[in-house]
Amino acid sequence: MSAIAAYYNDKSILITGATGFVGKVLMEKLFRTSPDLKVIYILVRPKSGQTLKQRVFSILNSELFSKVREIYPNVGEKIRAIYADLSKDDFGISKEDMEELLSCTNIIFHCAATVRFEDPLKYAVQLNVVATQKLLLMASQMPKLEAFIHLSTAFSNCNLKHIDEVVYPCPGEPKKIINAMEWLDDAIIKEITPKLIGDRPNTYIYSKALGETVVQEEGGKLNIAIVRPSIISSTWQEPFPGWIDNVNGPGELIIATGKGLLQLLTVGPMTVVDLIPVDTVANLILAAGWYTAVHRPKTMLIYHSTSGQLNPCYCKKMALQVMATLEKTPFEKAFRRPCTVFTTNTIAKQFWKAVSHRIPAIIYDFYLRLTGRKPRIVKLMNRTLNAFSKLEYFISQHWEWSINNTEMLMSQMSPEDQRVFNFDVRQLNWLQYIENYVLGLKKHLLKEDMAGIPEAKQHLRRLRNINYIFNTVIFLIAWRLLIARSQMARNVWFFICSLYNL
Ligand SMILES: CCCCCCCCCCCCCCCCCCCCCC(=O)SCCNC(=O)CCNC(=O)[C@H](O)C(C)(C)COP(=O)(O)OP(=O)(O)OC[C@H]1O[C@@H](n2cnc3c(N)ncnc32)[C@H](O)[C@@H]1OP(=O)(O)O
Ligand SMILES: NC(=O)C1=CN([C@@H]2O[C@H](COP(=O)(O)OP(=O)(O)OC[C@H]3O[C@@H](n4cnc5c(N)ncnc54)[C@H](OP(=O)(O)O)[C@@H]3O)[C@@H](O)[C@H]2O)C=CC1
Repeated sequence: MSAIAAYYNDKSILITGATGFVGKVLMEKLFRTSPDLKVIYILVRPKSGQTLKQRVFSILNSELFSKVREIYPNVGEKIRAIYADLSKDDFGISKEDMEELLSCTNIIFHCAATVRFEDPLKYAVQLNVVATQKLLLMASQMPKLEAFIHLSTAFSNCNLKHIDEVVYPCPGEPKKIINAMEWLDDAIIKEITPKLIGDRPNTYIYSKALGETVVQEEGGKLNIAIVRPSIISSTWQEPFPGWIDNVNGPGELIIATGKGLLQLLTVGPMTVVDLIPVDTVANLILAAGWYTAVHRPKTMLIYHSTSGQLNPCYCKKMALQVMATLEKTPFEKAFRRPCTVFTTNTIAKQFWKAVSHRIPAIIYDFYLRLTGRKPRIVKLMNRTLNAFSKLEYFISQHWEWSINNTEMLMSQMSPEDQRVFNFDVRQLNWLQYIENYVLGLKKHLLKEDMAGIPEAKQHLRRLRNINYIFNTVIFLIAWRLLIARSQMARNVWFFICSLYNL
């Protein structure tokens, strides 16, 4: 049997962020590989009108958990959902629940965070720094705790080009920043945010960097490791290829492309996009948890969960595969036919944004207004272009992450563990993966039925014909205006007519 799977059997595991993208995949894998684990405590808040129970129920009944339900129909009995809001003091956890957590927990996986790039700094610090600090304090009171795994991001030091497996000094001491966030006025915080975050691109990245410093400084005698994933994308293999349920990162761009909203990619052909499948991240987290608890390294280890060093995914190749998949299995009700212009030129970029994005959106909304419907495309287009401009930072540059600890961890695992908890991205076929990713977005996120593909293709054919007619009309109008105004254009026109005896 796998030593890692055996390690988690009989353990009480605390997961924060278990309702999130990574947390769900982590929990699913734990149940599948270590069905004899004692309990998984999850810290959950009620959300979107759902109680804790309803939230857990909908996760366990989702497609992601279909394999778990087969092998383990009573899986719900092993989950203990505890009310907690990490933005509150003491997380709002009841006294009894806190006592149980403190006395029973063996391992903590801290995945919860706010991942929105531009949350107000105060909120980002509250969630990604202060909550981490409080969780560390809780952990220090857990007599049975064997390991604490903190999830950060490979981009926490994206102000550097080569990133080692160390915690780098961050602008601003966490304690001072936390303090300042408590008493400064929101308007003043907003004003000083760009100065505070310095050369980091947004409040998310900055707060994750501060979070790492807190883990290092306040982890005390705890057995801690940090896992830093890069751009987390759909599942590669487990529980099945292509599972994804959120639009973060590339998902948003792929959907916008498939729906015909985005027709621009501002990358060079050899730009590497550092994708890492979510099941690979979960496997590395579980392996790191096992290693930290069993081998107790003397210093806190940082593991980079990245792909670029071992098996780079080139952006252009990825984009072409996205387009090829969209050709075979188009998304429904597209605004325009998917198509992509590659450019790294700033002027060309602005031109394409205006000509092939904003103007068609305005025209379409005008048409919606004329036909008595509510205009919506301009708003959607603005949102898409805004999201694109925020994500662009991460595809227009190149980073290198050292992976010594990750490779060391792999070498410490038995062949069976390497198979069950596979995080070796060298085995990944990007073209196949991207195809499954696009299909996964269509199926699991957009909830589009494969039976609707002929209709979607028909819709795209109609759009192509409309496009031809539109371009022809524009050309004829432009030519007519030119002939009316320019003698030279008139001469060319007469010359062409004489050639064909018109
Ligand atoms: C040739 C083919 C081409 C193929 C093309 C594909 C090729 C791909 C090439 C390679 C690609 C690589 C990509 C790199 C990605 C890098 C990721 C870096 C990872 C860094 C590592 C990390 O560790 S990162 C953790 C992940 N973290 C995120 O990745 C959050 C991002 N994201 C946000 O941070 C916020 O999203 C952001 C954007 C600020 C906006 O923020 P924002 O506040 O301006 O906008 P909101 O999102 O709030 O939405 C405002 C309003 O839009 C409404 N709305 C929302 N979605 C809507 C929808 N789909 N349709 C209609 N409406 C929608 C919403 O309901 C609101 O409506 P209302 O205003 O009425 O309420
Ligand atoms: N996705 C990515 O590309 C990357 C992510 N990471 C890191 O991985 C980790 C997980 O990210 P991911 O799963 O994608 O993020 P998600 O946004 O999908 O999940 C975030 C989780 O945190 C929980 N959470 C947020 N605020 C609170 C709160 N106030 N109280 C209780 N719980 C809260 C959410 O709960 P709720 O469901 O109630 O909102 C959710 O379970 C994060 O630490 C992130 O920084 C690192 C690199 C890349």
